Amino acid sequence: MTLIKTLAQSLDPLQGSSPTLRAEFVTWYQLAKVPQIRYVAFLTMLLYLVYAAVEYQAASAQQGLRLALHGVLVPALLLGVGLLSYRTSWHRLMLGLLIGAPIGAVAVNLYFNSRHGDFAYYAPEMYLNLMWTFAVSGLTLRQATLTASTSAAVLLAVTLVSSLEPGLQRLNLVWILASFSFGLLSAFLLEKAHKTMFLHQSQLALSASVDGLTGLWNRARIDQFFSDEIARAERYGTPFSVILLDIDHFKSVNDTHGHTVGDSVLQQFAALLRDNVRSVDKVGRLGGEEFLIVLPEIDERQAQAAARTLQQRINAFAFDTVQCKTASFGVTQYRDEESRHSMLHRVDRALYRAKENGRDRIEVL
Ligand SMILES: Nc1nc2c(ncn2[C@@H]2O[C@H](COP(=O)(O)OP(=O)(O)OP(=O)(O)O)[C@@H](O)[C@H]2O)c(=O)[nH]1
Repeated sequence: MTLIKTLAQSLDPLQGSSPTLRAEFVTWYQLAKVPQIRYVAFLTMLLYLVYAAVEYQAASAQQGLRLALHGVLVPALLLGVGLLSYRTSWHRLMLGLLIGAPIGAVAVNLYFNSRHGDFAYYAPEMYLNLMWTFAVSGLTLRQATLTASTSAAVLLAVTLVSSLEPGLQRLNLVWILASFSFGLLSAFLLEKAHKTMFLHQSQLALSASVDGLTGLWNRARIDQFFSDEIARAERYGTPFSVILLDIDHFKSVNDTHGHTVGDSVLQQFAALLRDNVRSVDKVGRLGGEEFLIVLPEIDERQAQAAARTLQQRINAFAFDTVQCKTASFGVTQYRDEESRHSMLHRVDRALYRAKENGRDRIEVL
């Protein structure tokens, strides 16, 4: 079972990750691919114009049609793909074109060349098409596999039923197999590398946002949540509140039992907070034994009730070694157009008042 899991993970680094992370990867990957799609489309367009010019001098049959295709239609399609990449709302259309165009190119190539003696001259364009689709087009592995498999199936079907001489037919099959398998391998390795990179990047982003001792959000991240909530309240006029709390006489825990016990009390305290708030509430450690909770869409009366629930849970909890611990709470609600600094200052005063008035109590300001 572990072997299968390891194998699956070595094939897909995101195997076993949460659906949210996988969905985030899909969005991130599609967006990261847009510049590649744009510049590859423009470069391929230029190469097709060169190709059309060379072909115009070299080829004899159906010159007008070939020129219209390679010198006008294909470059125009590629220009379209490149231009559509500039607007997010056009990306679906861009992908649709990019997925369909290579199949169309193979079909047209076969239409012109499969019944003629010059098949061998024009077949390389189709092998290159398969490699291009997989390795450089900017399509994801899944999209490229869909496109290249369809192209390869059309190519195989037509060349198998066509009247190519046996040697040319076998050579064609080998080149289809080679270009498809090398293309598939390169697209697979590229996507795997991107998944690994994405995973490392999200792990780094997470560790830069989390407090190492308690696993709660760190100061920088909780400040960010706080600012986001202010922006939301300003935009939609919804209320929100914050609770600032501090463990009472925490210094005595360290002084009496040492830092290790102090750390363990902080961890248990953090877990108590995390387990007794709503899933939308954000709990952060500001430093030492001070914690800030951001409570979206809640006024100060509801926030006070939330603080009371936390107070009851803390008072009823038996901490390792020290058994009982209490905390003091400051609660406040956002007021129109105030800054984070002024709200934080007010809730800090509320907490100070709770300490001044004897601790193990809640003050609202
Ligand atoms: N074990 C441990 N102690 C910490 C940590 N961070 C800060 N402290 C300690 O927390 C204590 C905070 O003490 P004070 O600020 O005097 O507050 P207090 O003793 O809780 O008193 P009041 O807040 O007034 O009730 C200090 O002894 C710090 O050394 C930590 O990460 N781990």
